Amino acid sequence: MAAVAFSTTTNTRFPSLSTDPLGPKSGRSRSGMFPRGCRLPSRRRMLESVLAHVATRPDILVPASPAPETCRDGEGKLVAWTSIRQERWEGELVVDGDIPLWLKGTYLRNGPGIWKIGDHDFHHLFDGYATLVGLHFENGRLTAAHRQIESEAYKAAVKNNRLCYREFSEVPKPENFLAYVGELANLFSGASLTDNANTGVVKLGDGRVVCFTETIKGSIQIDPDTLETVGRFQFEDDLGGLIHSAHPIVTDTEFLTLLPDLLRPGYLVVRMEPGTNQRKIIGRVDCRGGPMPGWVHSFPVTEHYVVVPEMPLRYCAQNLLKAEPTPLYKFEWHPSSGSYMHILCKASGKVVASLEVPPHVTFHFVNAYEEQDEDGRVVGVVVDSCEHNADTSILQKLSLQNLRSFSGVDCLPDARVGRFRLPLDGSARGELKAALDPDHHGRGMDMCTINKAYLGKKYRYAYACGASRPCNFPNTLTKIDLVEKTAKNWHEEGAVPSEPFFVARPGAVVEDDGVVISLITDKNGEGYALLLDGSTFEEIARGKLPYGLPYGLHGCWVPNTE
Ligand SMILES: CC(=O)/C=C/C=C(C)/C=C/C1=C(C)CCCC1(C)C
Ligand SMILES: CC(/C=C/C=O)=C\C=C\C=O
Ligand SMILES: [Fe+2]
Repeated sequence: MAAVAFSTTTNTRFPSLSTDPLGPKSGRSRSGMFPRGCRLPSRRRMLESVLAHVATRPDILVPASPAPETCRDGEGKLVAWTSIRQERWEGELVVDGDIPLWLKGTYLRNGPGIWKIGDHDFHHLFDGYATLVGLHFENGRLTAAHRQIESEAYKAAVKNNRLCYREFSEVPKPENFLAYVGELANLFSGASLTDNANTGVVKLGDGRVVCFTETIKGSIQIDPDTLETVGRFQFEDDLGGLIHSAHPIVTDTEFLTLLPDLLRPGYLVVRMEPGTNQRKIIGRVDCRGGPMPGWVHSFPVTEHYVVVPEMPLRYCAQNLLKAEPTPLYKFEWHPSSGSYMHILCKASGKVVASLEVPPHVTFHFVNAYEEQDEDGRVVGVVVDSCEHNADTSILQKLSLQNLRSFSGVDCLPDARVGRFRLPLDGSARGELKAALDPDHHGRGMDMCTINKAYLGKKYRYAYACGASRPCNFPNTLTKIDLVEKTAKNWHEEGAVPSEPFFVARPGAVVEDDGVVISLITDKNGEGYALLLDGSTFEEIARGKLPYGLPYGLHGCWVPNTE
């Protein structure tokens, strides 16, 4: 692979995060990291002088201390689980291979990137302050950038050098009993909840780009060209609530999400039109089991239905109040409460079926579709998920201590493509089986994407992270063929790849005609952007980053409009 050419000019410190973090003397143009239609320099000039802009905050951007047993065999190998070294960077990457000329646009990826504040190391992967990464493809060239999202939680942490809001597993330490009582009151009002939008990023139908997490206040609009934080995305309706699914379903025509109702256990299914900030209720699903709704990190849709999953892994009032992380964080496992799939008609808002299904643990649904009989009547719904064999231990396996302490002994719990078959003939139960032999993907399965044109429709291919054992985290990029029930795996020893994101070739008529983008940290802690062919799953190009980036979660594609 070609050696990277990059240069970094370090602005060692910048005074304030409020406007331009580089400060007035940075000389940096505010025209954007990926100016639309910009003329990039010749390839030769690019090699000679690669653009690079950096900013560091040495007070917080120091590597989190790795677990002791992990320091021995190689510096840098834990970069995926180590706080990002500087607050922002941008530059052109030297590419080895050929980027297709049709690939024009920006891949954005969001995820936790800083897991340390003051001298406090965060506990869980999901706690980290959001870092946005952008890869801009144009004329066969690749420009990259990353930048912190300026949530109130992040800014307060920087300002006060301590945790100020409740994160996924972290709770600010109250100074005294009075402060503790105040903190609890703030929990109920939502004031103490984080707005650290570190889970995903989506392009709404109207072009606005918004980062999300599971708290509603953690919906933050960003500028896809500069990665700059525009401000909080305010829902302008009276639905209230504090939490929603981290993964809204977003198309050019709608935005759908679920609002769990913790007081009267159930879920509101809501829809927002492009160009508005107003969610409207489509319908409501009442829970069938347990004291609280099941966790809905994501949910699936078909052409006519929203499927509302009710997992036995449920929100837990007591755990929400606790200051110390519990084994299942804010959740509790209630196997006897049952697991259900509720099917709600998008047009009428009515629940047309509510089926009991086997217990399952799922963060991410892959896709869903309707099945018809020979007369075209819908007779059932198929739902595919990344399913962790109903084993909640995956949640603890994503603690930073675990991620940083891999000693060569396999410890990633098994997962599969869990296929639910939900008959619409009045049956009380649905089934759940592996869609293919999980050994084909090393019994690891998460972080899935599909060709978006097949959302809610019968489809054949899914891209995800699988496992090459032994490992403690999914470490392969895997293309699943759900018809042939086979998988193709990309793996590089010691590498940690992030979600393989599929981008279809404009005008493609074949489902897997496109490329797959992933950001990788390799065994030496270096990083690169990888492009695989969506069909053959062979590498077609890679662009080396100046340094490995922390692991990231979900991404989206913003096509060039010019
Ligand atoms: C990163 C990711 O995938 C999930 C993040 C989830 C978060 C930040 C959840 C936060 C929560 C609270 C801070 C309190 C209320 C419950 C819950 C939504 C779990
Ligand atoms: C990274 C992950 C699970 C990996 C397990 O195999 C889950 C991420 C969830 C949030 O987006
Ligand atoms: Fe997710």
